[in-house]
Amino acid sequence: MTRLSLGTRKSLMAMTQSGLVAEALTQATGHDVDLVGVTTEGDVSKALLAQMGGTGVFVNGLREKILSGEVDFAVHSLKDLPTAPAEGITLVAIPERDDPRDALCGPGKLAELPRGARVGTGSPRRVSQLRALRPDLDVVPIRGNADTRLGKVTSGELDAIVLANAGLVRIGRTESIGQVFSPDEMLPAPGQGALALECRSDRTDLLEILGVLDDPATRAAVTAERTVLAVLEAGCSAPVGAFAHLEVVRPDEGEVLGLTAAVISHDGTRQLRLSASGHPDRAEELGRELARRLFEQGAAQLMEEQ
Ligand SMILES: NCc1[nH]cc(CCC(=O)O)c1CC(=O)O
Repeated sequence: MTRLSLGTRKSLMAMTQSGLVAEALTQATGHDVDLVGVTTEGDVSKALLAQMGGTGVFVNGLREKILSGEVDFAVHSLKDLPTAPAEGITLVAIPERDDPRDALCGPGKLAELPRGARVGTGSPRRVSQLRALRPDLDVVPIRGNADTRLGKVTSGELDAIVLANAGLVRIGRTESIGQVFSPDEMLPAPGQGALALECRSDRTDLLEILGVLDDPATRAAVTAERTVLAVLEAGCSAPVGAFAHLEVVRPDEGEVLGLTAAVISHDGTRQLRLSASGHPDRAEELGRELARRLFEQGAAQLMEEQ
């Protein structure tokens, strides 16, 4: 059996996600996996992180270690992975997705928060949808890892915050959840809840081994979601949500891939929300088609208004 090295950031969320994938891989293939802690520029320099507008620095740091051969592969939150492919790197597996929904962390449900309550989130997608649901709220921008953010609720600085349910489950912080939003209430980010394994494109041995963790249904869903994002040329800083899953629309037809995407104005007063469905093998076309319809109906103007 080969020993594989898995490069990971050292944050609780990253270590947990990498550990889960390592276990699943050993279970499925018998290969042992060593976690190798990597410090990326994003971990060292807050200034750089702000300047680069988010998580790209973490992803790039791990990709450098893969390309140099220092580690065999890396695990990312798919949501944080830019839609543009990286030279020499293959997205070798997308395991079965965990819960894609957003969660409100606080004393209760959103509807129970007092008028003008302070709710923290750094994501424009969540800001816009929170404002659509509760225009009276004071939405406060926040940064930092999940525990730092949750600390602001515990301390009373904020009444509630919004985080991805999957992340909260992974790090064992479900006791702080007051409500999990349905995709109708808050459309998730493209790829939310899914993990992504990357390795060097020329390592055919790894493509075969790591490929066993790929879940075709999840890959189809997130491909549709991420194609919407790519065609809209939006990044993690755009008020864009997209969610796809396999569903039975008509009992005589078997499963189809249903996709919903939305662009929401910053103040939450206007939104474009469209759905489509198609064959899972045509996930990319489905995403393209929905993005085209969103553009037709004024998505570009909605995204520009900040
Ligand atoms: N941008 C940070 C990030 N990247 C992935 C997750 C959560 C886990 C996931 O979506 O798989 C989070 C935190 C959050 O949005 O609450």
